[in-house]
Amino acid sequence: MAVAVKPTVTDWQPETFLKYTVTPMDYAEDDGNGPRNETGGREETANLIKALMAEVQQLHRMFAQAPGFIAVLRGPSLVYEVVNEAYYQLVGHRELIGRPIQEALPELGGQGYLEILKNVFCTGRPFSGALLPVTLQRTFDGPTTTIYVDLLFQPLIDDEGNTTRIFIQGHDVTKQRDAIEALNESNQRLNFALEGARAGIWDWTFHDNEVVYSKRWKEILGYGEGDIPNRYQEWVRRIHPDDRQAALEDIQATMKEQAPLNIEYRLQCKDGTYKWVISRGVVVARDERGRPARMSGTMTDISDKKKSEEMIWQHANFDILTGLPNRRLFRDRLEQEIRKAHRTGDEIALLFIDLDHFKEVNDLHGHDVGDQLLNHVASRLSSCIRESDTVARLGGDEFTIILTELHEPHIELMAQKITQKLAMPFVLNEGIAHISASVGITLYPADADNTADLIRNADQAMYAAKAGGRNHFRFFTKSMHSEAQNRVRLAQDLRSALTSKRLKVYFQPIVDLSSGEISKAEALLRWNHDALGDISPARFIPIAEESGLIHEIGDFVFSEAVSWAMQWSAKSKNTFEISINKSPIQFTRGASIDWPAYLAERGLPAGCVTVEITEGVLLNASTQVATTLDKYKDTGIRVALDDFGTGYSSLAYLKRFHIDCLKIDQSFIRDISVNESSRAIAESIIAMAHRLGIRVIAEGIEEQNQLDILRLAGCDYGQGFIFSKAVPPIEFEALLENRMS
Ligand SMILES: Nc1nc2c(ncn2[C@@H]2O[C@H](COP(=O)(O)OP(=O)(O)OP(=O)(O)O)[C@@H](O)[C@H]2O)c(=O)[nH]1
Repeated sequence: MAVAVKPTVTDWQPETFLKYTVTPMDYAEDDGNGPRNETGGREETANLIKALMAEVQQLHRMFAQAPGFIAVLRGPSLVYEVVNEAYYQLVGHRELIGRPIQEALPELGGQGYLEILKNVFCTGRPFSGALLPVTLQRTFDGPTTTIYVDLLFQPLIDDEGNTTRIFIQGHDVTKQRDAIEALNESNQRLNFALEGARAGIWDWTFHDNEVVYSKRWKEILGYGEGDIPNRYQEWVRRIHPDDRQAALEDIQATMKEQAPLNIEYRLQCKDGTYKWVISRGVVVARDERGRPARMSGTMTDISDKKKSEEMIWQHANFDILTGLPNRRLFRDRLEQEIRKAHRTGDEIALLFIDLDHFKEVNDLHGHDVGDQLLNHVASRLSSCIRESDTVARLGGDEFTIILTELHEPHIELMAQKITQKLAMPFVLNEGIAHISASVGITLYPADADNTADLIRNADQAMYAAKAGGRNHFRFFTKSMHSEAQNRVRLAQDLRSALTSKRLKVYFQPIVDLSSGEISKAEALLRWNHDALGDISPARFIPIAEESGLIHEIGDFVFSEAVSWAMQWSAKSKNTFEISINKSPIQFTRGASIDWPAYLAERGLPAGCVTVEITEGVLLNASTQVATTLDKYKDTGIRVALDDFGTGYSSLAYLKRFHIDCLKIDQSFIRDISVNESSRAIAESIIAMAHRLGIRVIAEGIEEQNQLDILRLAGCDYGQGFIFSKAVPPIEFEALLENRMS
């Protein structure tokens, strides 16, 4: 049976498929298929129609729901004949069917598509394009939007070979295009960043061990584009042997732990030198079993960064002057050696070396010569040790040596060698210099088992070597520690004694030997300790100097002495002169009382004060010392040189510093009556001083025959127990009053 399918609407559209009426053809309209059976084949026909309808419906759904957009344009005027839902969505409205494209979508004008469609229609040649921009006005009077499409214009040709329609099919790819755009932008940024960081790129596929190295990667190492084959081994063989294992282990870890690779190591350049680089990378692909298949990353030249790091490290750990490890590195090394010795059961010796009277070298020859000497000392010390030992400079003229793997005679020999070597003359640019050193030694684990205690012990042993006369070495003993603790305790007690007025100024008369009268006095400090009783100045003054208390103590003595001098001058109606000791350290800081200004303020003549200094002050005379002494001289404060005859006894100083008075050291006076040479020395000092116009005081006169000899020699003044010991001011005043009465 023939079936006629007649559209009920003129324009054929998919959604009208269902509206098609299917009617059995009139019998009169024979279909020419021959006779029909009893039922007239009607059942069969109905089934066929049903199947057909189902198929048509199926096709309709496929057409309507197709994800891509589809349209058919009919005839040369390109009239919309059929479009699917996706097409409506694409253009934004539904007024299309039966309208020419340029009327339905006027915004397409000027975009070239109408021309292309016409061309397809005329030529019968299809057109396709990807990622094509189309600007559409999707809502009436709304703004235009540009979307991107992949599309195909396919001509539909009739039996005569004429194009009757154009089939349009395509996809909105705006999202993909945006993604690609974003990716491109991000790639561009990455490229800028890599370019800026001057980074090289590498890409390594594991199955064939091929590594693609970028041009920049090769450039960093000084190679041209074609110089390095794309092989993994090309990288590995260029890694510095010391860094290779660590680098390969890091790569293994990255593969296993899935953490990014980040390694700093050295790579060999084309010219054979090594360059510090940093390689960063990640596993970018894995196989179906999760094993790493590919790794990519960058490589950056960090030589400059490494150089600055190295410089910073050098500065932090090495002494600039001598190039030896500094205090910080020394401590690190000592800690390391202690740990090692703890494991192996070995002994360590720590030597603390301090140059003797190094300050004099600076003061006499200048800081540059001092520096040269320190450098020579550093070389000599370094030449004494083995490679496993460490010499360090802690600062100033202090050095340390860590001796490892040792036995005791070795330490003694080493200490001897050091003191002997340092005592040998140093040939400097400016001439020959001599120096000696005091060395303190302590042992691990016998004396201490930690860094801080070892350093403290060695320092205390060195202190003992200094106190024992310098230029030798001393091993640490437990008693040194208690001695040091005592010193610390005494310094604390001294401070509180000063504030609680337990320190007293006593006065010892200085007698005019020709008249026998008390002509002046020396102010002497006395300390009666709560628990320890009287403590000698010889014991506590060095402690005051070490702790810096000497300045406050000096000021206290000066102001006490001056107030008594005022009192006694007033009583005697004559300027009463008091000698006040000033230690070398008191000259080094300007914070103490300005003597001339103080006297002027109180209206006292400067002549009532004599400053007593030791030769040490003059020997190390800095400009500060010279200026102070010159100022004293100018304002009338007299200068007496204490302990004369025991030190350098330099006549040049006597002249340069306009010394008014010499005090012959009591060691000569003590045996002046029994020892010819002591007597000769005393007599010569007196004669020589007088020729220079300098007065002489003999200290420590205890016996009459000593006094007689001194009188005979023409000594001007005498001081000692024969006249009086140092007494409190009230007692001294009584002595003075006796004299006056
Ligand atoms: N030339 C030079 N001198 C320095 C340097 N650092 C510190 N000094 C000086 O080294 C001297 C160290 O003096 P001390 O160790 O206190 O005293 P000393 O004169 O050696 O006396 P003793 O140690 O008691 O024998 C001080 O005068 C410092 O100013 C340096 O880098 N170069």
